Amino acid sequence: MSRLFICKNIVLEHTLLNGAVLVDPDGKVEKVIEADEICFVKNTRKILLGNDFLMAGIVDSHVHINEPGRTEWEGFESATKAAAAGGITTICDMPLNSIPPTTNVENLLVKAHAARDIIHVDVAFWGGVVPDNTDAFYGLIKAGVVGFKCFMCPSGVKEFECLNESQLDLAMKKLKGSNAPLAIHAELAICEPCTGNPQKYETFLKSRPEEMEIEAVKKIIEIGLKYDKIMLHIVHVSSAKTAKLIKDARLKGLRITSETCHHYLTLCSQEIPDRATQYKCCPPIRNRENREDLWLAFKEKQIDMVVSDHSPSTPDLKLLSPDDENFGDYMKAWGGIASLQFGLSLFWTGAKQRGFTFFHINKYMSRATSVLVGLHGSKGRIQENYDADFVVWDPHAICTINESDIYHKNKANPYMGREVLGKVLKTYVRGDLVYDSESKSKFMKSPKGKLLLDIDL
Ligand SMILES: NC(=O)NC(NC(N)=O)C(=O)[O-]
Ligand SMILES: [Zn+2]
Ligand SMILES: [Zn+2]
Repeated sequence: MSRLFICKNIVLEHTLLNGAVLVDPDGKVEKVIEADEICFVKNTRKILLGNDFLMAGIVDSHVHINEPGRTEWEGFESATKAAAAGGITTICDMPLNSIPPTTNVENLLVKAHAARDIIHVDVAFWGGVVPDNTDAFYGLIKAGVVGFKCFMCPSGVKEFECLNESQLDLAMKKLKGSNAPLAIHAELAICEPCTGNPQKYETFLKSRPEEMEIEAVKKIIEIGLKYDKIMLHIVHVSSAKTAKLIKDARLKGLRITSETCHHYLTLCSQEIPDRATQYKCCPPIRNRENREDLWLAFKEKQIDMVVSDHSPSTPDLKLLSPDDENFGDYMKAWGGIASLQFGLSLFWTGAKQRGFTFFHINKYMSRATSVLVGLHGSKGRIQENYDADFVVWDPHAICTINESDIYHKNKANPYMGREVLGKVLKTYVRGDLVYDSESKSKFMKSPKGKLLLDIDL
């Protein structure tokens, strides 16, 4: 049966519409209509959303789900529940921290089988580039990965090795013209390991200066300019200086995009306490001035999108327990921040106070990310023939992030107790309700998410 989502605040690309979205029985948007046309629409199930805001579901293109192999770190069920509770209707799983990593089709199939019946939102997959797996690229592309991820420095897990300059060059040579983007963790280990008290954030920050990111991006640009039609993407840009470099490279004709993350836009080094390793990520969160420059970089079109880089681990690896001999050691703790469920509120809280609008949320968190991962023909906007993936939210509600509402498998995060703007009320995937903040069970018994792959399982 068709469904009619009636709402006074439908967030379209540039307008806020008082009207309705007609969704066909297959879960595609059939038509977006004005309020005065609603009376002519017959034989539909009406969903009345009143003054709530209806927006395209968020597409988070950078999520570490870690299943199989490290499912205790997160997993498909908990990650997709957290996503649904955060208004995220598509997540793109990174190729690492799972065992096996997604470095060939066989490993992708293992992951797909693990995910198949337990996902509450749609899941797409990045392939991984490690030394000597270029022969796997063609099969992975055919199987439907959204692109490839590689590291220029140690990834944090031994089974996902980083690339040296010639291996990076070879990966670009192999991927040019494939229409598969190469997403790169851009940090070059050019500095001496830092001495100092490892329980102080400054010690960790000094050990990974922005020069590591800047020099890596310069190297990427230098190699990339050799290959026509290579599509490059710099993940989790932490420095505003890097963002400018990337924009300048684009002006030279290189197809290169960039993302930053909620933690770089929300947090700053001056506010990070000693021994608070829930704040540790690589590259590190930098100072307040850089944070404000990152926000300005969006206005300068130097950063294209914002993602979570949700990268949790178990509490013991984050060295969060005072009983641990390495308690609060920033140099030894796992690098990765958990924020998947809070992204919409984190971004909106910072964006609203800096003059950004609802349209920027849709632009940076859904449309730009859907273009990066090649889903811009079906996801990321409310438009005819697109999947009816929606988030219904109240952008005026003030909420406090607390443990009881968190669906991540591991609750540690740098946002606990933080007051944020915006509350997700309902999330829909292809017109089907997948999360309801007001229902007792919150999630549907039969998960509605789909694997976005081109393989028959
Ligand atoms: N293995 C990881 O999950 N690494 C991630 N860790 C971070 N960002 O601290 C990343 O994206 O590099
Ligand atoms: Zn990374
Ligand atoms: Zn990551």
